[in-house]
Amino acid sequence: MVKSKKTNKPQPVNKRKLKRQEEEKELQDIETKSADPQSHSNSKLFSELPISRKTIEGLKRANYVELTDIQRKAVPLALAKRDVLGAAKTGSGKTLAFLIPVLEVLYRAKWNHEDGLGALVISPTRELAVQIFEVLKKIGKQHMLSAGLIIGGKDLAVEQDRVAKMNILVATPGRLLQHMDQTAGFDCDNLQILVLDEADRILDMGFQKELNAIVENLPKQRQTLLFSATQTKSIKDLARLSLKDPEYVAVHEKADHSTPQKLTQHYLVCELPKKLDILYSFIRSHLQSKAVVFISSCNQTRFVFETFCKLHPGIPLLHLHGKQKQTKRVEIFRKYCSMRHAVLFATDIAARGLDFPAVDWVIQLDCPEDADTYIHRVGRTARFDASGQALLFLTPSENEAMQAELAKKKVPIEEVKIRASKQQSIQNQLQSFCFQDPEIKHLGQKAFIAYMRSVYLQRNKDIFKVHALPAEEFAQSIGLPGAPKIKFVKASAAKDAQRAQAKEKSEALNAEVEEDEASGSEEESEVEESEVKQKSAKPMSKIEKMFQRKNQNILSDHYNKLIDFEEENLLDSTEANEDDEFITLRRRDHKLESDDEADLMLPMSRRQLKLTKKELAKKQSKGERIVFDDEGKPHALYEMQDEESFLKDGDAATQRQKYLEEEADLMKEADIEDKAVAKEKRREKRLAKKLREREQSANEEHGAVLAGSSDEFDEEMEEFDGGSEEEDTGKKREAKWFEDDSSDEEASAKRAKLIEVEQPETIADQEALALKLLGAA
Ligand SMILES: Nc1ncnc2c1ncn2[C@@H]1O[C@H](COP(=O)(O)OP(=O)(O)OP(=O)(O)O)[C@@H](O)[C@H]1O
Repeated sequence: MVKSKKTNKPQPVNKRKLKRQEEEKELQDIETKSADPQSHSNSKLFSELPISRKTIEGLKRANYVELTDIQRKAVPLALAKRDVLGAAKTGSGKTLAFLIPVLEVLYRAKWNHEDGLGALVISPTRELAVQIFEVLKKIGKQHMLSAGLIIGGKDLAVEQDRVAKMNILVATPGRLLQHMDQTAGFDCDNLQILVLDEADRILDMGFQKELNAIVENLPKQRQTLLFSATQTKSIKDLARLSLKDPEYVAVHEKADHSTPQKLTQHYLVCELPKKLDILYSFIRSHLQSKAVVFISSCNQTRFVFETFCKLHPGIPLLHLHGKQKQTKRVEIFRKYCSMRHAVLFATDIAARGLDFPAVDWVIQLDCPEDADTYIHRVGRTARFDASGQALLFLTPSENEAMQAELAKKKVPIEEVKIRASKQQSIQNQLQSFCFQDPEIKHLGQKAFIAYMRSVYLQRNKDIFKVHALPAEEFAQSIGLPGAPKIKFVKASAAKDAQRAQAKEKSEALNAEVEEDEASGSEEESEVEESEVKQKSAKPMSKIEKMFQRKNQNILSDHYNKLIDFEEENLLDSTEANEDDEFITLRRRDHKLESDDEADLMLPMSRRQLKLTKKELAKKQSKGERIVFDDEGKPHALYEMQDEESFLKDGDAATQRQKYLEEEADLMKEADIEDKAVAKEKRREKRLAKKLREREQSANEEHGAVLAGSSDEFDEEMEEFDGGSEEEDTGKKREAKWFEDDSSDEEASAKRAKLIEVEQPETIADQEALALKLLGAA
């Protein structure tokens, strides 16, 4: 029999217990170490910080090993539970500077799902919130914490189910407030840490009401972190947020420049009507780049995007603005991130915080409202370790004052000039788009108004002088037959002290474009003026103005267009309001007067208003014949005749039949006339179209040669005529735009040749022309 031997194996250890003990030890260790921020202020690596292994592991997996300056200074203070005001240049790594403390504060408090909401990160825009959330997911993977993103644009009810169970929330202010108001069980009483990213933007006027309401719902005993590239130290703001003796961390405060070191910045002074030509020429000569173009309003952004797409510049184009639906915005954001070469036309919705990888160029087609906005916009390039270039367009009237603003903020920027010979004019093409497509023309009109309005509404009148703008030339440059008339409406003289105080801010420009539908011509437009009475200091949104009108049916057609558009997007027209769901909130609160409701019952779609003649005839009541007596009183026909004379013309049935036949004959005659007129109109249209096509094909052929020449220039990298000729000689070869004059002459000779070519009539002519062109190129 074999005796069973006693094995010398070690006793099974309670692994869980051991792990718990280890964690406990680690916790105590980091708790004591983090109480002394000074001892970690020189840490170079994340692994040297008093933070959990889980966070270090998350950072390592996301390839974050060394701390950036702002992280080195801010993280130890935040880990010591101090309130922090952090300011550092764009792209310097502020996101991690607040996300690491968020994870650590909850980890050290042994937070779990039953404890509810422990940390709240507020971002001014949805895109930025999405981005912060993605970073949080990456570095927080090892932790047992739940995190949610609430940014609106999705079904509130779906979010409501989950939001109450989250430990960390990344949110935009409007949607957060909506949950605070409407979600049962959403409780912030336990909140440990509040973060405001792009704090200055959240704290500014546009978000004030929402933020006050949010802060009222939060416990006073909490840690607060505020981060931005352009920080506020306003005592009022800090008091509002109940910051306790905050630490001000500004790593680049003493730096010579407020923008990243590897960012090269230029500005060019150009007349407003030349802007689009220069922008298009720029894009054509940078087909191997990734660029963001900032434009001041949604309507302009849409117009530039739509028309440039039609011009096929040879590089993918995208556009991002506040009137797009949420899903679309996120889709575009992701798409642009993944592209190597593309141009993104965007409003200031994309100016802050967004971390688009590898952007080469930031172009500011419209002047930013101030130097801070400039800094945020250019910060989309030259992020972290990368280099980048920025180009600011200034009109002559903006030039001096804007430069002074930038100098005050330590922005190193130099002037460049673009050789006129390198510019490609797109005015003819834009005119032809507007002529052929009423939608484009309408968009052009809205873009024109949006631009003038945005300039008018700017606070800094030293920079923005609307009366100095060449309105007529600008309208023509974007393809419009003439400048829509715009009326500037000042708030009526102050009726009370409050109004008087707000007066300066409350000037609003209201301009309405009315298509002259009545004339039947789609080519000509007429612009109506309308006055809006201001009720508040803030400029009113289109929807608010519309709701306040009593006589909506006067301009019903125009307003119907607005309703169609606004309802689709539920968003406001002003850029300040484009970002978020506050607008939906405002609509929710909006009380309609009963007569306004009645007005809104008017047919809403243009199609409904455009009934055909036949349909109108059907809808109208059938005519009734009446006879007037000696006193001028109306009577039915039969009342005026005795039976005998009535029956002379036959019995009632025969007479009715005869009457109907006579009316039918009259209708037929009218119909023949109508058809003849319509036929004539069609013929005229066909003729006009033919002429247009001929003109266009001539233009296209011309354009093809120009495009070819600009392609040849694409091999070079330098674009600007930055200094004197002598300075330039040692540099790389000048860019395509700035080829020497001999090449200009060659190009213009090619163009001249092309213009001499006769219009092709037959296929043989076309072949001959193609051969000529090939020879010319
Ligand atoms: N420690 C680090 N090591 C390597 N890369 C980092 C580090 N910290 C941040 N980054 C990277 O630097 C880029 C910019 O970071 P982040 O978006 O946090 O900048 P920011 O200061 O918030 O910019 P903005 O002011 O524009 O919002 C990101 O791509 C990020 O991944």
